[in-house]
Amino acid sequence: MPKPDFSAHTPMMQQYLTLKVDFPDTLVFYRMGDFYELFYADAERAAALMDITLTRRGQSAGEPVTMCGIPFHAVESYLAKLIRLGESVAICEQVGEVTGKGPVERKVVRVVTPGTLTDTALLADKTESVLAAFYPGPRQRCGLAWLALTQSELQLAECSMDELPGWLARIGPAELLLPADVPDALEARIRSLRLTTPQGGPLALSLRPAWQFDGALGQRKLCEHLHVASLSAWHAEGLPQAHAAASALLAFAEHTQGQALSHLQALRVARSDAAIDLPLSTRRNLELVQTLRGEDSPTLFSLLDTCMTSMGSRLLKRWLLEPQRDRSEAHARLLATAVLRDAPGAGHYAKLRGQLKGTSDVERITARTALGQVRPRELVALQLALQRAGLLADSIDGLTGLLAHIRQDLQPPPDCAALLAAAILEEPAALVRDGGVIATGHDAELDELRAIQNNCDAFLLDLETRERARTGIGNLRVQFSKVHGFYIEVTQGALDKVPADYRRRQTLKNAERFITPELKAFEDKALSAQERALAREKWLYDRLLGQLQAFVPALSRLAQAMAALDVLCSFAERSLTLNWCAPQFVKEPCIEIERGRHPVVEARLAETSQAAFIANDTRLHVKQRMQIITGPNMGGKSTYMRQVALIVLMASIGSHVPASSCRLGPIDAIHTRIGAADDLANAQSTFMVEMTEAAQILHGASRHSLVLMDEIGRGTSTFDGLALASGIAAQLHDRTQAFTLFATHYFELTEFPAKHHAAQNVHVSAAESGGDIVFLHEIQAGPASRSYGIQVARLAGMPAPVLHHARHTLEALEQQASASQAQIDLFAPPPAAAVAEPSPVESALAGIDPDALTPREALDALYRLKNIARREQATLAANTPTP
Ligand SMILES: Nc1ncnc2c1ncn2[C@@H]1O[C@H](COP(=O)(O)OP(=O)(O)OP(=O)(O)O)[C@@H](O)[C@H]1O
Repeated sequence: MPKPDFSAHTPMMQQYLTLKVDFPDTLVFYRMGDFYELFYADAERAAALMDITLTRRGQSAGEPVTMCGIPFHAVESYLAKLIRLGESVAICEQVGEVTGKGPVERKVVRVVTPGTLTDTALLADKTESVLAAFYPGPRQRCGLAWLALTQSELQLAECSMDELPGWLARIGPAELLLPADVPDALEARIRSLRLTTPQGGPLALSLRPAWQFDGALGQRKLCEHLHVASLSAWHAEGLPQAHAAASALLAFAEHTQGQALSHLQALRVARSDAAIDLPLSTRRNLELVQTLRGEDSPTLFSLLDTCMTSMGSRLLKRWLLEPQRDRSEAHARLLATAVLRDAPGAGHYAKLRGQLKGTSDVERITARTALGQVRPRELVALQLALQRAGLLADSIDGLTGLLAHIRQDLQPPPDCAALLAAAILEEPAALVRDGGVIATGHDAELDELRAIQNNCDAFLLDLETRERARTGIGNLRVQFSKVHGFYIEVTQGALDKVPADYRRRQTLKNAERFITPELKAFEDKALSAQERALAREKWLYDRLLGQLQAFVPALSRLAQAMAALDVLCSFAERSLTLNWCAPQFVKEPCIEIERGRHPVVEARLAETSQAAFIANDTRLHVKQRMQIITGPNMGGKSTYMRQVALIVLMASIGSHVPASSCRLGPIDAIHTRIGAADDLANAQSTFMVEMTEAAQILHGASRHSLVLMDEIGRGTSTFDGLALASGIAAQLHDRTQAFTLFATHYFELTEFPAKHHAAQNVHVSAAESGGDIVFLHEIQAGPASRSYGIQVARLAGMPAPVLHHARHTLEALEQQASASQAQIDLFAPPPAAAVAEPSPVESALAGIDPDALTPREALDALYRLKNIARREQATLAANTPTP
């Protein structure tokens, strides 16, 4: 591509525009003195996003330059805001010396994008920032690769295009890389999913050069990172689409970090049949990590998360969003939780939580160490965390199972703590460039350089005494200023006593400042010692980071172990505090819950009122796999259905559950169709969304799935809605055979169980007292006797005339209905489509056995068939009336 011509611009703008060419979609922060400036379109976009003033200054290429700026010391807060909004920023610093000829040399030193954050100041404590890459391959297949830069694991998956939305929902990336040549329609489809990042911002889509999505290169790079010749140990060979995505992912991550990701040590192939399927709608409807209003609490996660460390909180979120079908991990967690909950003494969760409290984020510090970005104070925090890890390991000594594995990984790598203690001061400066980071005694040369600076004070005192004696000026002072260096200050009145070897350095209002040859020589030595000490510290720090690389794998394992122990202690704490029980996993398909509660609603009731949560039982098995739930609005139907789903999910991650007992068979998915908001942006009505989601469930669910259907069909006319609801119920019952909780206001559906043996009616109980309704929230067998809609409307404050009108209309409608008792059988199977008679050609064809014919007979048969067809056509033409 020809280079654009910027020669009409000023030299500085030429430099800016040349740099900007490489970052067309990225905001470029161009350093000028104490400010970062943005120009032209970048300035306009950033000014609007950050709410700062846009100005026009000077001229370049005959036009005023549109610009806006932010002070360099406040850059982190602006970056945080832009990243939350899904923007990327390239930070361009001055790297050259001021020569007076042309602009100072500048370079992009850091690219900050939503998916590649590693800076603690920009990252949410409890949420990973995931970078993902997507590669659309042939035959509607696609590859995905993703990682969090602060972790050591990269994941791969291949799926069909139809499964893509589900995978993206599961991965929850902050940024998605796509090949630049992705078809417009596909890009639009991904945008139309309107995925948000875990922080609630829009998912950032970044187009990368198509050649970077190279399967062979990706495979090679992965092998290099993992130091292996083949990916077979991870079952990750033969995934060309995923390898292509990984190739672009690694290239982008390295481009933004300015180096290879040396801490990447693990690979995982995520398979859709390994995890319990939690479609986006389920994650939303069950309010797992975000409420329907987009808030962080109250959610299942906010209730479960009493972790002491951010590492623990992040791991818990991962477990919650990726429950596994295989129960072995969940089972091991349950056993470990029981030990932590009930073991007396050292292994007790309360003591361990005391030791975990305040422990720094070893996982992120380790990743930043590997990326060479770690700050001195983080290393001190790491050192303290290693001591804690040792204590924790001792506290769970002698335990078995998962806790024994955790103990093993918690052992601090030998020599690492010693190295840190020897190398870093106890309270180092925040940045290496300021000095004051490396410990005394770690390096003789640094100690010597520092000694020169430390002797400074003694030397200056001595010089002052000598000069006072020599000149007879009693108030003469020898001092140092950062700007003017060393000087001897003499007040106005004593200037006549100044000796001839004093050279004037600076004139103040009441005094003069001088330098002498002796002081100048000392200044040179001291200043150069300071500079050399700083350079030495920087070098020693880099060497330390190099030495720490060897410990990175062990530190990553230690971080994981600490996080896992933290989550298990949280499980134990929640279980005791909230009176939860351990679920039991069984082989036969069933969901059996005794005295189950909705954990979040129960906690909210406990906080806000005296009312106790009413526990309910659930019994679903092969012969009774569907419940038709009726009852008044506000009766507790949705709460009951959600509590079953939440209990199933909590059990599947190895948490105790809010029930007095729980037996759970295999589960492969949790599907929900609950409520719907208009999706106007995608031109989808409430009803369309409802039907789309229901269709997805009918296609996706299996006999091991749990399906919640809340008031399906209410988005259209009563008859249409009822007809569709009964059709959907029949399909779920007869074909899908999933465990289904089906809440409805269509009373007609209470007839369903009479003809469908595995369905039963249940209802939420309510009673009437003096014209008012009292909700009992108890699930009872049988259909609801009536709906109480008007009573609920009265509770909601509906004006009396409206209620009066409604009662009147209701009576009339009920009379009308009983007068025309001719009921339609909603559940009778549809009549079979009429089977057409075979045509004469078809009948003749049916009589031919091609394998038994000679070539001559075959030719005769062909002529015969043509004749029959011609006759048939002639008859048809004769019987068709002419228009
Ligand atoms: N088992 C229970 N124990 C105590 N309170 C409950 C129980 N179930 C529900 N509630 C309370 O009743 C409220 C309404 O419950 P829910 O939304 O489940 O009713 P619903 O039957 O689904 O209503 P609608 O048909 O209008 O959607 C809840 O917010 C909760 O405060």
